[in-house]
Amino acid sequence: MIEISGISKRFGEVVALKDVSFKVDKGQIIGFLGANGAGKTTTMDILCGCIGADSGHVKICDFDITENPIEAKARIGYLPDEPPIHGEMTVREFVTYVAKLRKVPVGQVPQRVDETLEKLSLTHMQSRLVANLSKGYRQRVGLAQALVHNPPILILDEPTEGLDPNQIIQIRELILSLKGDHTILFSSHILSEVQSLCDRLIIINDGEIVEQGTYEEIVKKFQGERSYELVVRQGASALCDKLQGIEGLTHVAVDPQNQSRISFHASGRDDVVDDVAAAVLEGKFGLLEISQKSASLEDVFHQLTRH
Ligand SMILES: Nc1ncnc2c1ncn2[C@@H]1O[C@H](COP(=O)(O)OP(=O)(O)OP(=O)(O)O)[C@@H](O)[C@H]1O
Repeated sequence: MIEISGISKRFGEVVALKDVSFKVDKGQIIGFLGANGAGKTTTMDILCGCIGADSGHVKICDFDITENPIEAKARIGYLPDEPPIHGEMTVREFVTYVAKLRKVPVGQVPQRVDETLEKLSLTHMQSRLVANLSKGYRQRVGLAQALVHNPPILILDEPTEGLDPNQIIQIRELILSLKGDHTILFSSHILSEVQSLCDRLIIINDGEIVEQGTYEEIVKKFQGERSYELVVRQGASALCDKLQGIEGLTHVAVDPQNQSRISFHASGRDDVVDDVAAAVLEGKFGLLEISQKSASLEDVFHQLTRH
């Protein structure tokens, strides 16, 4: 549905994107993750044909965005970070206006507008001036203008940014309800949001794609070196010295906050933890707990974007 290959973009001295490539398959929700200034908005603007790339290609449903812009753009609904809404119109007037701009056949406009307002729970607000709406409802109107021509692809730039917790939940539920009928690429820096909504994640840092895959694939990749915690009844520092000698263990240390807790990393062979357990039993340190800590998306994001 979406294919980006080798996209680069500079703004004067600033290199915003470097050789960005990715694909999005039909019906998926893709989370586009990156810190402030990573290049998310620039990528989305290029995808939607709002700005041109310096090099590379974008294909939307097999239409090249520069060679066939009308065909490609007709298949996209875009909610930019600042929704292009007209405050002096009522909700209905504005959505009708966008439907006409988006070339919905004239006879079908009222019905399409009704359906879109209904889908976004805006029907009861249709006579209100857009300027008088709360931020959450304005965001719904932004989504309505992206959806009214029923595009197969939705590009949403930080759709929950600036909303209160209830509004965030409502917008997330809305996005989930659109899945299946639409392929959705949305950007965010709220990791839990991306984790709960998305089929796949694409992580961008400093204008480069640094990771992509399912949440499980990405987190697993970063667990090459497993990290563990061990709690004993007594003698943690003596045990710590003993563990330093076991091959394959690194970062062995007593937790300064809890003198009975030891943390360590293990790499290589799977059974290295058996040696740890044997050392604890042999020295009668009193094993209370041993557990593997799983990497979270936060850990992965931090590792990929920390500089
Ligand atoms: N029109 C522009 N002129 C100059 N620099 C720009 C322009 N647009 C973007 N940039 C720069 O390009 C880089 C990428 O910006 P972009 O807005 O794509 O990041 P982003 O990931 O969307 O960030 P945020 O999460 O803060 O919105 C940044 O360094 C930004 O300052």
